Amino acid sequence: MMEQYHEIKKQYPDAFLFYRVGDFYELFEDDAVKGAQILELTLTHRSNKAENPVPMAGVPHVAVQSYVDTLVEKGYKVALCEQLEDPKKAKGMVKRGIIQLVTPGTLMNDKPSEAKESNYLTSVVSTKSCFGLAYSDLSTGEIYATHLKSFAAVSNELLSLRTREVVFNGHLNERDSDFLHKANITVSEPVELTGKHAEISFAEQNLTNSAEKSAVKQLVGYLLQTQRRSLAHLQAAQSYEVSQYLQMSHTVRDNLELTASAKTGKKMGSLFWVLDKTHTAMGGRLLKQWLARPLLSVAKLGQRQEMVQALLDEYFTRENIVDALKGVYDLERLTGRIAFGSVNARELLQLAHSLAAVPPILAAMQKADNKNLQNFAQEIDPLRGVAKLITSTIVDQPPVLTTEGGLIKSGVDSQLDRYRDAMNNGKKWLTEMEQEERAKTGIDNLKVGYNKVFGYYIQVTNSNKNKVPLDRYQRKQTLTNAERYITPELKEHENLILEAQTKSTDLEYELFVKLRDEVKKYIPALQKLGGQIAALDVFCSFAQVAEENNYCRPEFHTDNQDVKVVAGRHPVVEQVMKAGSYIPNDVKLTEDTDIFLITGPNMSGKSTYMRQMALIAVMAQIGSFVPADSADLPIFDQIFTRIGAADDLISGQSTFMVEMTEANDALQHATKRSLVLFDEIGRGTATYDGMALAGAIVQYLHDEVGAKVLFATHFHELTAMEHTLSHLKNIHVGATEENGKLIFLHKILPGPADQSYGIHVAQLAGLPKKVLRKATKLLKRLEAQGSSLGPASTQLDLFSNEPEESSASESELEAENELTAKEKDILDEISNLYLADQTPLQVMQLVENWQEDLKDEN
Ligand SMILES: Nc1ncnc2c1ncn2[C@@H]1O[C@H](COP(=O)(O)OP(=O)(O)OP(=O)(O)O)[C@@H](O)[C@H]1O
Repeated sequence: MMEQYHEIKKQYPDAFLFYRVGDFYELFEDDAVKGAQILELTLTHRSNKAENPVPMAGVPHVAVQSYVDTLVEKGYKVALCEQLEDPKKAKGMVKRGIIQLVTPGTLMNDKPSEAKESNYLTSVVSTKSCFGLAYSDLSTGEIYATHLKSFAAVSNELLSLRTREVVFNGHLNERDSDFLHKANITVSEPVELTGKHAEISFAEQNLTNSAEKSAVKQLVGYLLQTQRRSLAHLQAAQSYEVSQYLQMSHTVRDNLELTASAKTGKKMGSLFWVLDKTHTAMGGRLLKQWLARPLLSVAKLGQRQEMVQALLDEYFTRENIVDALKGVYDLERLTGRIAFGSVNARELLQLAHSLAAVPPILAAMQKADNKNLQNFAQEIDPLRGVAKLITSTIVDQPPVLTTEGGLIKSGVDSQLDRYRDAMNNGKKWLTEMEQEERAKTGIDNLKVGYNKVFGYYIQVTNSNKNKVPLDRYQRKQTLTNAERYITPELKEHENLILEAQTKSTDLEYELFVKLRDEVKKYIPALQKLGGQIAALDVFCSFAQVAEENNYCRPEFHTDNQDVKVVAGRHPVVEQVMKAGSYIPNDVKLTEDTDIFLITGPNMSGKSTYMRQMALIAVMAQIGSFVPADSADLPIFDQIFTRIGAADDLISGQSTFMVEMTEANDALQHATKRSLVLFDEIGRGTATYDGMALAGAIVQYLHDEVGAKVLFATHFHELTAMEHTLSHLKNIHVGATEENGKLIFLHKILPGPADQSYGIHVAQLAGLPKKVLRKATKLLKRLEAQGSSLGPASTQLDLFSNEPEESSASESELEAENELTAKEKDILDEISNLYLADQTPLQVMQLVENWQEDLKDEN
């Protein structure tokens, strides 16, 4: 057996080999040692007595899926090796072979929590002139292909797709392979395929670019080789170019928290969280895809908006559609399972039920007084025939197993009905025989029973044993309190019944497979329907979100890049705040204003304002309505951000390096049609370097790029640039001080901020009073010097020679926090007072004295 094991293992050196032995899958040797540790299995040894016992660990075959999932989710591959013949019938060694290689990119998780996630396998080929890239979600069969100029662009696409595995044909240099490793992307070698494969020619049929073709060929080849099963659901690859969509790097997507919160990595707190009111997993996945690729085409956006508008206007239509959508299962993934041949009768019924939900959806759309809805309905084929075929064949509550009968309705097949009759007649004969025998023998509790070992038997309790007619009955088994017998007649009928039973389950399975194959013919139609339902689901979701949150339909113009948002809100922040407490703000970036230089205290809402603009742009360009009273927008081609201080752990760069890399990306690639958000650029380094860089970057964006820029800064000195840069405007977020306390207005106002209130914010955060006092003093001295732009040596002096004394009048903060000598004395007295020595009256007297003293103080 170990010889056979090694022979197979040799072909899959980089995978855990799950080797089927009886009811277990066994891991051997290194796989066992490593697997036992990861999966928390008991490590045992084979041939323990030998000099070198073989390490071994096993999992029961019924529970194998969860072990495979765990390994693959951790980035490993698993080769499932099955017994290919019945061990009882095998001569010599049982034949075994790999039936499937499960890899991170081909894992199909059925967990409900992952229903709205796509798992992409990506294939990259490096050609002389470019990189071809193709990716597919195996569970749905969709394939996309593109070509890219640089490996940086490839990396960005891999990260944006959140791909877990890439099949790569070229040689990776150390940096790139390090990058993939850190990004937790498994790199797999392409497989060599011989001969022609229909799946490949079908998948590449619409492509013209040769790099894309090669990438698709490599992708499908890898799928065929690893899956070793029918992939009839693979679709023709769709070619795309990243420049057809609003481009954002993966860091921009992460920064803007489009699909996951930056803090938690979870959906909650992301834009997807706000927008996703979809009722089907397909709808959820499609919405994510739209968020990943916002559109540039005003015409296409117009079509999406029309649908959202229609569903917003027609409340009852929408309600009816939504009600029906709730009964629709994951058509796309069901279709995948039909292709694999792994679909069971229950799932076919799910398909039929989903299809049954379509006619009510169409009826609702057709009834609505709206052309867009009616036209959309007209394009949908509800595939009534498929639903009928399934429901007329499969019983209402079929078992999960497809091999043990009980699946097919009666009346479907006359042969099956005959077998069933035979079984029923046989059973009827048995009851009659029981009655007859009771009468004949006078044994009232005589019973006919069945077990797998002896088949049908007659059971008589010990007390009646003497009445048994031993001339006809043959004893078969003795129990403690009864005897079991058979008769030739009984055996004859048993044969008839059992034969009918086996034949009927075999026939049922045959009929089931026939049905499955028949449904398989509709895979393309089912996929199309799935896509239409998914889109409708997203439109309903957009309409609902727009209605609940008072969004407006944005308008687009292409003749200029002016931005006019009236009373805009941040879609996520406003959700987590009390209703009505979010302060709306306008964004007006017209022809003579490209850059807003935003100042204002920390915590006042600068970042929120900037993100709000970017999110409104993204929402608009996926076809959603936006959180504003009105929005007149250009089409943005790219969004760049430099927000927050998150280190880019994947590329292992320092905070400041990341800051500069992101800034550089914008400076190099932004166009007049781009949106750039820079939050506190330059703060990651020494003040002067930072300020100088920030100033130069603003100027470059102004003079050379001409993009629409929101630039938030704490360097007040930069506000002077308004005098020299004609397309730059200062704005600030308002704040006021009341009784020494800072009040945030969250309102965007023209002009620069007059004060920065940094120390006030620190006070809000509860920093030690000593720190706050010191900071206040330092600030006063800096301000007294006129400008913080003095030579660095002065500043050093300032810090080193700072005197320790403090006076009550130095600042408001200090006045608030400093105790007078008298107050200190009183406190001392209180702490030293030994209460046991005092009568209550004496204590009252003391308190009265203190009160008098304090009054004198004030
Ligand atoms: N328009 C608004 N209406 C109501 N609350 C707001 C508004 N904008 C921001 N806030 C609140 O203020 C908080 C701080 O906002 P934000 O992070 O944008 O401040 P900031 O000025 O960028 O601060 P820092 O300079 O420290 O980064 C937000 O989390 C939110 O709770």
